[in-house]
Amino acid sequence: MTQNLAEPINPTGITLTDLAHRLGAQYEGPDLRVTSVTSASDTAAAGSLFVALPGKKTHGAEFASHAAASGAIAALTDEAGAERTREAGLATIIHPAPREVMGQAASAVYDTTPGSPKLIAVTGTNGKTTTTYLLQALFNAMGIKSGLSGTVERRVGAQGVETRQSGRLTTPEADYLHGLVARMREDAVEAAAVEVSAQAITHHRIDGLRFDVAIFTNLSQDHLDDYGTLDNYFNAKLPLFSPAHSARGVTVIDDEWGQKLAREATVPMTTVSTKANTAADWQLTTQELDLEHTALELTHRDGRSFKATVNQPGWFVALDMALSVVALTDLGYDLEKIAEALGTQRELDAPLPGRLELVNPEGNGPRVYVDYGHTPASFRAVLTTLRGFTKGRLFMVFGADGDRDATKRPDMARSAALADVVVVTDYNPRFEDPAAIRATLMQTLREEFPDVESYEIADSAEGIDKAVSLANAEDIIFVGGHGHRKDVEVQGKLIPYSVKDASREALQRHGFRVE
Ligand SMILES: CC(=O)N[C@H]1[C@@H](OP(=O)(O)OP(=O)(O)OC[C@H]2O[C@@H](n3ccc(=O)[nH]c3=O)[C@H](O)[C@@H]2O)O[C@H](CO)[C@@H](O)[C@@H]1O[C@H](C)C(=O)N[C@@H](C)C(=O)N[C@H](CCC(=O)O)C(=O)O
Ligand SMILES: Nc1ncnc2c1ncn2[C@@H]1O[C@H](COP(=O)(O)OP(=O)(O)OP(=O)(O)O)[C@@H](O)[C@H]1O
Repeated sequence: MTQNLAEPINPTGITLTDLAHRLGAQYEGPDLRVTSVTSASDTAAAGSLFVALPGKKTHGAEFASHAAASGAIAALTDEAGAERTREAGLATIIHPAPREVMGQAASAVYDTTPGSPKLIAVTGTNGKTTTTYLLQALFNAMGIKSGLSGTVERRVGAQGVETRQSGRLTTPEADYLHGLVARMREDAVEAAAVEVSAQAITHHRIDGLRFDVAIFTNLSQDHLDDYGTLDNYFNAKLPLFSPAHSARGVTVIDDEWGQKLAREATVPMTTVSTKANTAADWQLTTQELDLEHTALELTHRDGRSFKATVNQPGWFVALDMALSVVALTDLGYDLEKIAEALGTQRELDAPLPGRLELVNPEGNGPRVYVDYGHTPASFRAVLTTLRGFTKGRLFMVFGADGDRDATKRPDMARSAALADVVVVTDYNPRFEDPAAIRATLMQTLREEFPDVESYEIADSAEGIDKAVSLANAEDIIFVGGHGHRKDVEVQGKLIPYSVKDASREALQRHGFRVE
């Protein structure tokens, strides 16, 4: 049997009477002890509390008998779900807003307490995954057992945790997150980095956890389908920087969003700036050395300083690294000890799956990079970095998400036009017409950038093949969007597809050596 690493082996558990009392909820029934919590019926197990949530698509109570068959003994739900959960034989606690108290319930069952492990939240439009991996690499270098929760995976120390339904989310639901944190504590994890999306804050996924420090990387256009305006999107992130969720925060203050956060946060904030005349706590200078290395120097207003090199391309990686180091010092780790842990070369080797990943590092032919970033700002960041190191032509192959923020599409095309040759393909159409998505991208390119060589090729693998067919060894091809993903979503179905495999196959087809 696969061991579920996202739950403690010896959970404390709680009786239903105690739990109902803590939640201020109604309960009359047997005083059973629940030892796990889940809001997804397919992960219910013996002794589970099934939190049956009303959703957009369905009501979790529809799956109560499924949860009961898997061993769930109790339910937490609203009035609308109670009849179904009782019919399924589950002792039922009723609360008018079960999603709002799920974090509290999970915290009670798993006995999650602040500080054990130390938790670092990372939020921002771009850079969450990068920053959490940099933090993990720093902890590894320092010999500290760490944990990680993010878009790509969840880890407890060196072990990868099996993901489940909510594993497709950047930030899992509160039931899962509390189980994971409790398991980390049981496995003596000292500190963990957790990606926190705006949706996670809005939908109570981080409730009941208190972060020791929260990092804000940046804010740019994304998720306007959920939030309408950038102001609303910012306001969705702001509560992370309040005592309910975090003890303190770290932010860059180079732009108006970081400055606004530093002003409006209600916890102490440590500030970082790359601008010499900005009154920040830490000044950062970065230098893009080559496509394998980026150097940074951080200087505190009290004179302390830190120098390092990261084995990744891009000023933004240096920025994410700076935020990570500052967060560690705010957690109480000594700056000199962090530097010493990087050895005499002061170099951090941080593997970033699907983030500016070179698909054929040992082979020949054009360099092909894949990157999960799917925003105008992330495209711009990557292309400006790659441009500096491109001897020949710079290619971009990309598409835009279906059923997600349609307003960012023209700006994605504008960013893509920083390349010399652009190939527009399908990406992740979900339930949208992919041809219409491509049409919007092509229209921007044709109308605003008539001099940029552009192609429309529906199939992503064929689009990559086209770029490889036109490129030579001096050129760089950037495939934006898919990154680490191994599937695309079309009409509700997940179709296996990897841009890394597609790129390697295209290189091979065109006679290049692939190792
Ligand atoms: C708006 C939002 O956050 N929606 C999430 C929410 O959906 P929902 O409330 O409508 O739930 P539903 O699908 O109707 O199901 C209701 C309940 O029945 C349960 N159920 C359902 C089916 C079943 O067989 N058994 C079962 O128990 C579900 O687990 C759920 O508790 O609960 C679902 C279960 O956890 C999530 O999958 C779903 O995320 C949707 C798919 C989503 O796409 N969310 C995006 C917008 C999101 O949250 N993205 C962020 C940011 C990513 C980024 O930075 O780019 C993220 O953190 O991932
Ligand atoms: N600090 C930054 N500023 C701007 N762009 C960045 C920054 N850090 C990373 N990026 C760019 O954004 C891309 C996506 O980064 P990353 O996957 O870390 O973001 P994310 O916030 O985790 O996004 P998602 O939640 O969608 O996975 C990177 O590969 C890089 O191109």
